[in-house]
Amino acid sequence: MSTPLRLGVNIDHVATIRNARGGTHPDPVKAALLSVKAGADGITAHLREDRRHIRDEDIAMLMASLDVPLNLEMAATQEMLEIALRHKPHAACIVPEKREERTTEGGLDAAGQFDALRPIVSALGEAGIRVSLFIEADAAQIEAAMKLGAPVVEFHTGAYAHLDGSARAAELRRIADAAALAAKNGIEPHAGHGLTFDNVAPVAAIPQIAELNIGHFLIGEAIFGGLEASIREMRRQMDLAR
Ligand SMILES: CC(=O)[C@@H](O)[C@H](O)COP(=O)(O)O
Ligand SMILES: NCC(=O)COP(=O)(O)O
Repeated sequence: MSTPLRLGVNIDHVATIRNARGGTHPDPVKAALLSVKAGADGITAHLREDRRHIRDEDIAMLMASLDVPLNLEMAATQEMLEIALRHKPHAACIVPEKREERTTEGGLDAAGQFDALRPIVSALGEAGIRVSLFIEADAAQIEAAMKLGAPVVEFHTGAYAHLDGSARAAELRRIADAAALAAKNGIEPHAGHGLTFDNVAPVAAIPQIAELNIGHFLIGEAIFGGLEASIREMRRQMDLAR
């Protein structure tokens, strides 16, 4: 049986466009509110260490304005931990960050960075923030998430999105197996990165996956059809796949 599937809309790239010229337009908070109106169940925002898109004041405004859960994506650093503890978003998703990368290139090495992650995951959890780990669909990473006590993992779908043919099918199987393993062990599986109208359905069809976080494509597509229409169409495709 499938669990209900939520859509978290990532509004980072509204801020990317805003920051291209400085100033305040387009406003990511306005985009977040419109996303909710169009059917988003939650909003995701990644406060990168280099502040290339979302800025500190955006997080404060999102916290003040939203009546749906905010999922704050953050690197596992002391600075980001302090910001998360100050704002207390509904959820914090710990992601790997490399300053020079164009986008998030892979999952967090929760197994390799276990000792560094432990105090951060504990502090977030003790503050009532739902911790998620953005990981590859890999049994060793799920085991590390279990040992860390993370209630949620988000599987990185970037490789799936960029592959095709049998390689894509194999990556999809890996994600499906990992979702089943996580759920069997009491961890709620989410997925995201690089999802589009063309590739979302097979991921949405994985019965244990409870949430998809989608951003870049939705914001890009909004140029052609508007943000509400792009979100409604994504929701429709997700619902059809379930
Ligand atoms: C972790 C993740 O997948 C998103 O936060 C994504 O990384 C946002 O876009 P950029 O990678 O372009 O910052
Ligand atoms: N965690 C994935 C996410 O929030 C959105 O990734 P993308 O759709 O912008 O690639």
